[in-house]
Amino acid sequence: MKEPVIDIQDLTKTYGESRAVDRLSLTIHRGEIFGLLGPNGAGKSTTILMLLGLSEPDSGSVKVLGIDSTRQPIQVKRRVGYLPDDVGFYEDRTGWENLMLTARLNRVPDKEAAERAERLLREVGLLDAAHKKAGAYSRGMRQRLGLADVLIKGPEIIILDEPTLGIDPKGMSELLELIQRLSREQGLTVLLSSHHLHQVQQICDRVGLFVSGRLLAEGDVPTLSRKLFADDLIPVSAELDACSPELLERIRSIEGVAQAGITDADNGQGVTLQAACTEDRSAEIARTVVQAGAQLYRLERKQYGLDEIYQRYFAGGEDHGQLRHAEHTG
Ligand SMILES: Nc1ncnc2c1ncn2[C@@H]1O[C@H](COP(=O)(O)OP(=O)(O)OP(=O)(O)O)[C@@H](O)[C@H]1O
Repeated sequence: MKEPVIDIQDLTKTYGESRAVDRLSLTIHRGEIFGLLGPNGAGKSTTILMLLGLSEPDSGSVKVLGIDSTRQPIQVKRRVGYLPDDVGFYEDRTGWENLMLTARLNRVPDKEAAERAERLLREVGLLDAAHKKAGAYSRGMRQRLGLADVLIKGPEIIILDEPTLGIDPKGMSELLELIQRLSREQGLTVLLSSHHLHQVQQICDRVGLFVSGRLLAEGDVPTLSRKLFADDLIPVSAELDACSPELLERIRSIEGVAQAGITDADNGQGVTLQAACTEDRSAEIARTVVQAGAQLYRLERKQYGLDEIYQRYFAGGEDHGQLRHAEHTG
């Protein structure tokens, strides 16, 4: 059964005239990897600070593991690990020493702390650099040490603010794979904030899209794209050997096909049929082509992904009216 471990209801936070977080409601379940996605200034960090009890909401409630973060922040802090975007270490101490210090601060007995530190350094791939000073670590190594540092107190939830910032693509995917593996193996709940949709998409079970303090939509990527592009026509393209005017007319008369046209195929062999449908009519189009005796080489229905979601809602291409519509109907 799904167990809610983060429960946010109608949360609002205002700084002066501007609403950093606007009536946010969100539930995250145990073991889930949830991505908070949004451009700079969307309200992701403010939400995280309220989750940790480090910032007080104007209204609404935020509970972590059933504990009210605003009223009992220390209890929340004991069970939640937080990795800020730029984690601070004692630069003149080694990775190992930094981990042991954090363990001590969290009252982990020394013997157990040493076992955990060794296991975690191995897991994050830093065992060989364990006795090197943190000041000499690269950005990627610091992030991996940060992850070990967050995990050493044995949290049930980890919150990572832009964990991949400043890391090269290879380091980035390694870190994300590591987060995913640790979550799966240990049943950890992970809340990850980022504006890098692609990376987050790799590992998140669900994502929430933040724009201007509001959660515009949430769900897994296919569900989101269905919701967000519900009003769009679905493009279907097909390659065939030839398309007579009669066949084109028959395709146009299929219910749900709004437009259809043909062009010469890019490879110079046959033609490309482009159709725009109000609902998925790809099977019907394929049947019509085959029944007319034409050769069907390929047929593809376009699936909208995070790229399109980004272009439309984050890159400021269009206004968000349609999204609001999707929210209400979806
Ligand atoms: N301490 C503060 N005082 C005044 N305004 C603030 C403060 N913290 C955040 N804000 C404002 O609240 C809004 C949300 O900021 P927030 O840092 O939560 O966004 P974010 O999504 O985390 O952005 P980023 O990806 O850049 O970290 C912004 O308009 C920001 O300027």
